[in-house]
Amino acid sequence: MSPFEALPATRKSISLDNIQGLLEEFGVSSNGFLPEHLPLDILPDQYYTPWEDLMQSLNNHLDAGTFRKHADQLPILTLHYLSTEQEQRRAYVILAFLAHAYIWGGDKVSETLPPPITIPFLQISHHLTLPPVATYAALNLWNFRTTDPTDLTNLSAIHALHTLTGTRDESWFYAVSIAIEARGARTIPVLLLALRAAEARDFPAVTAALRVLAGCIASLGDLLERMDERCDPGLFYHRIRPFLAGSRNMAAAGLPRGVFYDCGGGRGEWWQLRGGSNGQSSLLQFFDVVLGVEHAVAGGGVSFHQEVRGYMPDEHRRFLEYIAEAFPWGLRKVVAEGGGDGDGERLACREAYRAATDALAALRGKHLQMVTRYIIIPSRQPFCAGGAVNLATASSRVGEDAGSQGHEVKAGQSQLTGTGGTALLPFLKQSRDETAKAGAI
Ligand code: HEM
Repeated sequence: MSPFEALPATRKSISLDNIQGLLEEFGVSSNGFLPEHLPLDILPDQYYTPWEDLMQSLNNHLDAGTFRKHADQLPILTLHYLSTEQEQRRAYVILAFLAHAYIWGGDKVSETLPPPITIPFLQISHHLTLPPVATYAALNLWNFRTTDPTDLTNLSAIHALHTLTGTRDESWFYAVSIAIEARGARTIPVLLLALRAAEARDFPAVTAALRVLAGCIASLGDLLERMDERCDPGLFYHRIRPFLAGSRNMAAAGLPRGVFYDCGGGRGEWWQLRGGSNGQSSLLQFFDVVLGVEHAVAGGGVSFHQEVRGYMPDEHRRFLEYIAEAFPWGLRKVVAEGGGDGDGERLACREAYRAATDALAALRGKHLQMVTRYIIIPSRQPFCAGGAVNLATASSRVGEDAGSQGHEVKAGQSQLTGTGGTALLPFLKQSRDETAKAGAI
């Protein structure tokens, strides 16, 4: 089943004149795509103690090889005692972690998720309009705490509430994304104002916003480069990444049909889903939409960027759709057509637009280098630091993946793929080059 099938096609017409209202309507907080308030670190109703207890001992059970036994013994809990959206999100986070721990946390992969995880996970996922898998929302957006709540860009203060490996490396991996989201949040209202200014052909205002964006993107690159401070590439590749794998194109890892979500009583369904990936972040897609960066799909079908919108929180997916539909080429359309009061204003705007797209392409270039350090190089090196789970080879070198973007990987070929099942280097290079191309106007 595709996650898109579960998504309602609601769309409201909202005026850009009320930017605050627009942001509220689409669940974009003052922290951007992060929630306004810190995620809950425990469900308040004691009814959920069995889940919370298992989460507390998750890393120990995984290390000892006893996790599945304990998960099988969980009672099947209802969602009736979750009274706020924050609590529902925490339930989703818990069940996503339990699901991935169950599937990947053993000597062999488990093809089946047991009813105590399946039943509430399908229900909460349906309620939140998210696929039942460890999405970016489960791993990052709703899974952090900080000792500096006034500044979510303070990377050193951020910690993941939960990790699958119990390592500070995994916590840091998530924390970098949190800080990036928080830093990028500042540009969201600025860019919405720029879209409005573009409609009015107010070139100086658009230029100013594009300069803010270029500066912001540069600082996102600085944050990205801090990944190396506390996240070891070998540990990431061999221990963290295997846990984040999805159930799609995972035949080589032991999931030829995906994962069976067992509802008990002989009922259940097979799901094939992408794994957790920062590619599901709404922030970079928002920049793409505003700048009018196009990500092509070879041979028709749905692009990676379109598809992973089905893995984003519903409101954020609708936000991207709304902006993309209301402004089909984003700022690019107006920048390309020109027509300001004077050539000077028009040229300055074009220059600022090029600088912003160059900055975004450069960020994608830095990301590519990071993928080389964290995936390509460690994939060629043995890992000697212990750890019970090592399905990395199986889950990242698959022989029958049809990657997104038309990067077909033929059966029998060995090809590195992303956790989402993409043929990753050609895809990431194409994404970078498409960004640079948008600036060539
Ligand atoms: C160790 C660090 C990282 C590694 C190894 C990594 C790896 C990958 C891989 C393999 C993909 C391909 C798609 C997929 O598999 O789902 C991808 C895509 C992507 N990643 Fe990362 N990533 C890292 C950190 C980050 C961070 C911190 C961000 C920022 C939020 C980020 C943003 C993206 C985006 C936006 C895409 C989609 C492709 C694009 O729009 O250009 N990644 N990443």
